[in-house]
Amino acid sequence: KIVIQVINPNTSQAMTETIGRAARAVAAAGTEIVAVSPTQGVPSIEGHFDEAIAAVGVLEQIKRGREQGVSGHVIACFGDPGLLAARELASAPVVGIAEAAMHMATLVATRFSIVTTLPRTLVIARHLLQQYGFERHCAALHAIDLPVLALEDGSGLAQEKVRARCLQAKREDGSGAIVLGCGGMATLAKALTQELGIPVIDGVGAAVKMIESLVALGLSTSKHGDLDYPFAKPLSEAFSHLN
Ligand SMILES: NC(=O)NC1=NC(=O)NC1=O
Repeated sequence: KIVIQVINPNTSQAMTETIGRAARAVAAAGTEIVAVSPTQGVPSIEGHFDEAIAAVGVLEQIKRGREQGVSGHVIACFGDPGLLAARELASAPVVGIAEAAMHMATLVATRFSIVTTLPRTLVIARHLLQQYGFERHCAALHAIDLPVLALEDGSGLAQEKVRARCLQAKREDGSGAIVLGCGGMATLAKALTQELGIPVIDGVGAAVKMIESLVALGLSTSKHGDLDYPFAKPLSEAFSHLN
């Protein structure tokens, strides 16, 4: 039995549920999805400041998951906040939804476009493209210019803007695939792929399948070198529970 901990790094329960649904929709029969989010932190992650705060909550959840013996962890925010720190702390595999979606896109298209939320988060996606080596695979990045939580306000406006942006990207970018740039967009990928006739990729599902693959291959986070466990040291009171 595989248990995958899917972490929504923001503290909005509605988005944790959306992310959990997207993960369960693709999980294999023998895979249990445990969707969690930090007890403290930011309600949405819309910049570098938010990411720094969210990363501590991600690490707390990683530690809890490791103690529970989960088979793998997904960081379900498009900035992949705390990814390498999480890999130091974890023994099981850790996959971020941005890297997962980008990897999958390169397997089905020579170039992909990204559709994300706020313009100010575009630089975070650009940094990830550089870090992961996918810059030359990404033809364009777009933002719907709505806050992250607009995806959970029930109006459908954000979802409509995502659809329109994907259609525009298909027409204008010369990309063969589109990556959805937010955990809160995860449940939109299947319908958009069918309606628009272009692979629209959700990173939550991609990450879940990558964890299943890593587990099946007996691959886990390497502890040889720079992803070894953190050095034990006296952490200040507020962080002592992370030891
Ligand atoms: N680019 C983004 O929208 N990042 C995100 N902020 C969140 O709170 N969740 C995301 O996926």
